Amino acid sequence: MCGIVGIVGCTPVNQALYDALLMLQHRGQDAAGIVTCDMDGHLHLRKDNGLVRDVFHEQHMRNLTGHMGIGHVRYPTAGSSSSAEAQPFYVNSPYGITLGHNGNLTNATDLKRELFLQDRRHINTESDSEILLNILAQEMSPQDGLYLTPEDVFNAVSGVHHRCQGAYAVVAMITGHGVLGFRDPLGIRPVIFGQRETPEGTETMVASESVALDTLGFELVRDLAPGEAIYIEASGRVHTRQCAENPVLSPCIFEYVYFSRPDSVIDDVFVHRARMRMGTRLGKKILREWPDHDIDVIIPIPDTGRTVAIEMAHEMNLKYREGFIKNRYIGRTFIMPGQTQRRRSVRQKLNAIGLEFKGKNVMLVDDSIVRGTTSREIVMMARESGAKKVYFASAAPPVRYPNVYGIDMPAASELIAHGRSAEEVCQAIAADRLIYQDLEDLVGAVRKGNPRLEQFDCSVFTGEYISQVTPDYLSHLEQRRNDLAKNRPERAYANLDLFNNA
Ligand SMILES: O=P(O)(O)OC[C@H]1O[C@H](OP(=O)(O)OP(=O)(O)O)[C@H](O)[C@@H]1O
Ligand SMILES: NC(=O)CC[C@H](N)C(=O)O
Ligand SMILES: [Mg+2]
Repeated sequence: MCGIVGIVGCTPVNQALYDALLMLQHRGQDAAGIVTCDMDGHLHLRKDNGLVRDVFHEQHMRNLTGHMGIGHVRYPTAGSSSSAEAQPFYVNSPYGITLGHNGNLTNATDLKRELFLQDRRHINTESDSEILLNILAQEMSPQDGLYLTPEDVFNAVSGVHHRCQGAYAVVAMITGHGVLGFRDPLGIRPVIFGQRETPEGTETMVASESVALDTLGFELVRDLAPGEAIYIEASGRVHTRQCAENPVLSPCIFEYVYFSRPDSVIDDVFVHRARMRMGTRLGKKILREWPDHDIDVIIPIPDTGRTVAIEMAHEMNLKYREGFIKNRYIGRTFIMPGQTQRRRSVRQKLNAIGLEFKGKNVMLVDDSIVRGTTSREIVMMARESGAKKVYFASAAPPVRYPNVYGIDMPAASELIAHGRSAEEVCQAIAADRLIYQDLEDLVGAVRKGNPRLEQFDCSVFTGEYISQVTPDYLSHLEQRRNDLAKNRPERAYANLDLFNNA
């Protein structure tokens, strides 16, 4: 997942963009970038691999001048982790457009060919986001005259909707003109916008999650609808328009399970409350299917598993104890790029408090089991700490199919539940019993927050993709992005970009 933000302000926006990216850090830890546009129509870019706090030093911040800009935190799902693929990307013509993308295009190969053969555009990296930017630029090209109207911008977004498939939540800046945000016609990835009043006037922010607005004093206006675009002119004037023909809101359910921060509200559902309901439903299921259980204590797997575990313990009338302490200086393990790094990191990140385990039957609770990296290690740690029985519960159903919409789960073979029954996964993680949430309950737990949500992208659980995804694409993805492929030395792409402040 990646995090995106765009601001049109009345005063310099560098600090606000930085602060917003810090609030979105949980969506991508590999690279970060900001581009701003100053009064003279000059762009200033700083991007690199690393966390927000490491990428931007004081001198970079000083160079990021201007009242409007966009920012990005990256978790790659296409191409490589090379710094040349850090975002925002830039294209010179027309106007000078920069772009940050959250999601993944499923027809990137065809689009790349089309861009070359038909549009005579060169793509220099393996990133699908560079393709998306060039499609947007191409769709913006035929406008007559120098003056760009909101209508022109929205027509270009409609053009993008016609050509691109997959997931794309986007912020883009059109040099000297304004900031654009849009969401794909299925609304798979979240985008919200909000405003704040300042003595100098009204400022507008577009971002992946509401948490970025809250902490910066912006009032949430609303989510973008699927297919909708928002265009904020440099003067601050805001325009919105539906640019898709048949939009159907189908948000990714994994945002609610794991990705988003609990203090965000996405498509009118409080993520925290959705996770609480997941815990209640999971608790009910265990009581239903295992009424004579012998669980002594519920222990969460920090961080994301906590909310679920608290409510589950409450529902089951059991003790809740923090048995694993998380090292606050280690980031999220699931979104790390390689398996070796992920495995090592679980042990560095979580340490058991022995007395919470000794002689007890413990129920460990997590939001999800994906590759099984966390659960395998954690079950082992619980046993090493003296637990009698180690049970495991997951707030999400078995993850069995690749994700093609912006979560880096490209290879079915790397998913611990792929081709395995729950019983077999239980053996693979060496637990004494494993309980998964039912999909119906997961969907119900989220939908309760907003009954107008008619469908979700649940493809990682069902293998049913909500947009057209060919078997060829799936096998291409698996070959290109499995862990082994990612370990091969990366091609060093040249950064054919704006001057990047070093
Ligand atoms: O089965 P796996 O492949 O290990 O993936 C699932 C685990 O990864 C995530 O935790 P992560 O450490 O990324 O972040 P968190 O601190 O937000 O829980 C998630 O919360 C699970 O604990
Ligand atoms: N996780 C994402 O949203 C990734 C965005 C884009 N596909 C990239 O790889 O950079
Ligand atoms: Mg976790």
